[in-house]
Amino acid sequence: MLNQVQHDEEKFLTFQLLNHLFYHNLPIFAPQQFTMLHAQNVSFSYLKNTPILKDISFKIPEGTHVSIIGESGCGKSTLLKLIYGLYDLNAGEILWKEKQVLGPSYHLVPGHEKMKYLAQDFDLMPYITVAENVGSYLSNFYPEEKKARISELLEMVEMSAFANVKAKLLSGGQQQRVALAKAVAREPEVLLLDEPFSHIDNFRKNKLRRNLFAYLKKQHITCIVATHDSTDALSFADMTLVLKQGKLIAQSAPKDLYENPTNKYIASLFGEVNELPANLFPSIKTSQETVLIYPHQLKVNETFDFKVIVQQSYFKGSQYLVVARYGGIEVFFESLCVLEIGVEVGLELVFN
Ligand SMILES: Nc1ncnc2c1ncn2[C@@H]1O[C@H](COP(=O)(O)OP(=O)(O)OP(=O)(O)O)[C@@H](O)[C@H]1O
Repeated sequence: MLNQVQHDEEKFLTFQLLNHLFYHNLPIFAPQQFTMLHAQNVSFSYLKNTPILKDISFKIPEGTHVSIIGESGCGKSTLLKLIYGLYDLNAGEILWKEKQVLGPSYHLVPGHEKMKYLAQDFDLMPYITVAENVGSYLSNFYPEEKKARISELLEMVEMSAFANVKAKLLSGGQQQRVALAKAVAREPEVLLLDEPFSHIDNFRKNKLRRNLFAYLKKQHITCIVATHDSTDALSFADMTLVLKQGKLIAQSAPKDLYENPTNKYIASLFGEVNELPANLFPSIKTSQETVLIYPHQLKVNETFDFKVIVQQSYFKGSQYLVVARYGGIEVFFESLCVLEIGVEVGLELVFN
């Protein structure tokens, strides 16, 4: 019993030590299961004098799911390609399991052998079937196992019914689902996905995301997703990296980023957001001149002095998103019912 207690205490202390090292950016000399992807002062440009990524550093523990978010053109896809080793860095280094990821100058076939990168074009072979595509990286040595693996993967992406259909006959969304199955077929250590659900309808997207990320967690596969979709970033990531004009401006758990965005750019990546004069909300204690408020944090309440003029109501299913004006400022808030254009309403700040 005493031994068990000592063992548990040691485990707890090791865990605390690793957490401390990780969050204070200190080097970790740790056993295999704590190794990580480490980008250190990475800079890159496609063309001379046009830097695309600037001095990027982060650490990702093995098995973690990470989303990379940021406006179009900020360098998300480029970062995925660099992690995979498709280009040579201009400065800095990327390490996976303490070994440097090397670019095309060092490899005849670029791309890290333990990683899989799924680009926005799906890389399927059009004239062979869905099952053949998914199995194309699997060994033919054990045909029964190969067959079982293909059907497991097709089930995960809900494409079993299309197993014998040629890839060229599939819709964009169907091709994307097959490409995802193919990407995980050989269980890479790191899966790099560029907008992986962009062609898939909402009806299937949610189930597919749940299936895929649960599978990756179970297999302890590290996954990094470049995305515009706030659900990918909020619901399925352990950690989010925010890029702006090639710089890493935030890295944090998605809940922290959402609840405490340090600027409007970050908050806007999760949907509409208001930046309003702080003096409108005496209940908020801040030294800043403006505060960031999400639409769901403003509710109609006629007894409140913060009055706006309704411009438009957009039906969103469970509520309306209302766009209104406060002087020259556009204000977004939520309402359970449609509001008449031109009407003046009072708004209350609610903390939830
Ligand atoms: N092969 C290339 N040669 C030159 N410039 C490139 C190349 N690929 C991308 N770029 C430029 O690098 C910048 C970053 O592109 P990247 O595709 O990484 O952005 P992104 O954040 O993934 O964008 P999006 O969200 O629109 O996919 C852009 O300005 C783009 O024009």
